[in-house]
Amino acid sequence: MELRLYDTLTKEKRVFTPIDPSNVRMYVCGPTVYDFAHIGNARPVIVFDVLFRLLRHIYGTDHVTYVRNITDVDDKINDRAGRDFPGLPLNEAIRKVTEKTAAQFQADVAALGCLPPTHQPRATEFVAPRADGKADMVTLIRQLIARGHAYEAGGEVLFDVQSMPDYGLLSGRRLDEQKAGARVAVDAHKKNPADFVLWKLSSDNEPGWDSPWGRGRPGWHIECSAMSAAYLGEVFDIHGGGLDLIFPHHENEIAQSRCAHGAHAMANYWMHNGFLQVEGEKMSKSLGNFVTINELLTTEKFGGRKWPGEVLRLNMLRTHYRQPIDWTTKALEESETILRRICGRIKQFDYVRRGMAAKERSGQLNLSPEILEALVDDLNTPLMVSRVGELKYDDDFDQALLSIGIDVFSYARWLRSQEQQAGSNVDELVAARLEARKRKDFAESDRIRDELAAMGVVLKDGKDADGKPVTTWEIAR
Ligand SMILES: Nc1ncnc2c1ncn2[C@@H]1O[C@H](COP(=O)(O)OP(=O)(O)OP(=O)(O)O)[C@@H](O)[C@H]1O
Ligand SMILES: [Zn+2]
Repeated sequence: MELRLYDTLTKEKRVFTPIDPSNVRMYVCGPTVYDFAHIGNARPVIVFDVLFRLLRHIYGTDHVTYVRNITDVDDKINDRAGRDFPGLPLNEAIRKVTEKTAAQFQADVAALGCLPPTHQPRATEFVAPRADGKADMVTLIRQLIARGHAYEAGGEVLFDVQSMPDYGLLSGRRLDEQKAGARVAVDAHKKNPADFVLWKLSSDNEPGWDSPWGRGRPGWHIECSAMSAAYLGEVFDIHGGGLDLIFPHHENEIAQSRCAHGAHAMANYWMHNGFLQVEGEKMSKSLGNFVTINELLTTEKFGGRKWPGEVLRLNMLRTHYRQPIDWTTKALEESETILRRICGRIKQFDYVRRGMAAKERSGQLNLSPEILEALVDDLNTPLMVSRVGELKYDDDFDQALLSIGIDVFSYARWLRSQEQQAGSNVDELVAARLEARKRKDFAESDRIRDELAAMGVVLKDGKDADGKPVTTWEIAR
């Protein structure tokens, strides 16, 4: 079965052919660590985790290299450090902010079922030339100047967009059109208003590194060009991120990497996820319409209750990654109902098989063709999830959900802990009611049914294959 991916650069779904099937290489832009991540920020992390899992399934677990960076140098970080730790020297304050935020990010995305990427480089470690010879920002900028693609002016090093004839291909914003629009403020020292910063000088109270152009710090775009080259080489397979990164961030990454390396491409497939929205608007820090991953998991801020990671993840994947998602309580409740239904089936597993399934889960997944077929079609997770409901065997849906990073057993444990917290064990009550019915003690069986109904549990009586009475249950919504 062929994997097909939508490529923003060529604007078509194309068959994925890796440069080297024994080492498939993917880079995704990671967080700027100055604040808690909101659930919108989680979307690219989850989407590309699904792709990482699929690539590992197709090419083998050890044949995929996934790099997601951490941006720990940024003026937003400096501002936050000054505000949160006014008594500390700036560098120390910055370290506190970035370490705390990065650790929180890792914990949040792990709770959403995301695997750690193969490498998670921090930008600050790739500014100056490295002892191990891996790519770094200062060397890249020197190469750009040497090849005539960058110049020094006004205390900055700038990329010269006119030196690259096909600048603007990814976003479709060609230079001639931009000039006609002329909306970009013209800085007097720039040759062209679209020229962007590779390096800028730092004042004494700003973080800085020594460089041929004085003590300064890198622009945002050059970070990703350096870190991707450091781990994936000059040309690699897939580059991903949110839609908002197409311009200027990815456009400028392409310009820097191609021009510094003299290469025809930076990555062969460019993938972008759509926005997570609230009432039709992008969830973002600047608009203030956000809820953090941590708040969803641990507080009752959204919809008056906590949400387990599996429900958040399933909800994200019930919409195709390129479409917008409206983040609502109603959609979360629907996602939870789907998971509960599946767990209702798990409750009928015999425990020996469950143990076996757990063992198989550590190895290569055994995916049914209809599940794989949906996933390889540009990650059609909504279709895939609808097909999970039609699978026959418990192991099949366990494996299917695991392929998109949802562990039903972990969710079942969460459900159970919720039930226990509520001081009840629904299963035991259901079994006691069945016993009462067998004894024809209908007063008792009705009493138990009412007790369960008061807890929001709806019972469904039926017969199993041998004609014996069985009762399944779900939480009413
Ligand atoms: N609402 C959203 N929906 C989907 N992806 C998003 C959303 N907001 C941010 N992202 C993605 O999250 C990643 C991190 O982005 P970035 O660090 O720029 O976020 P941010 O600065 O918190 O954004 P904002 O200020 O808009 O909230 C990027 O890949 C970006 O595309
Ligand atoms: Zn980037």
